[in-house]
Amino acid sequence: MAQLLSTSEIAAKASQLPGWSVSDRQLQQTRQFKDFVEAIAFVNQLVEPAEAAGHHPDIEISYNKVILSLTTHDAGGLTEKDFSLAQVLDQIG
Ligand SMILES: C[C@H](O)[C@H](O)[C@H]1CNC2=NC(N)=NC(=O)C2=N1
Repeated sequence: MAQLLSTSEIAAKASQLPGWSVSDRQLQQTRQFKDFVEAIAFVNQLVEPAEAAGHHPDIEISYNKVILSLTTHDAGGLTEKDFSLAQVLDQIG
């Protein structure tokens, strides 16, 4: 199982991911799109990298707004898997 990161490790890694915030043991990013169709098109683009990583974001969709949350459910907090996938997802859209 992936190792939980320390508070200092989280802060250091988060500083390298300006588009994400850390709250309540998860990484979070909000994206805004033109409309619902574009929001869903973006969500569909997440499938392949998430499946390839074997790691999946929690996704909240509200019309044209998509909130991505990353945490390692198996470990109960943030691990390297979350930061790695966040970097990959930043390449999308
Ligand atoms: C068996 C376990 O559910 C799988 O290894 C994966 C699936 N995707 C996952 N995604 C996230 N975010 N956390 C997990 O712990 C996780 N586990």
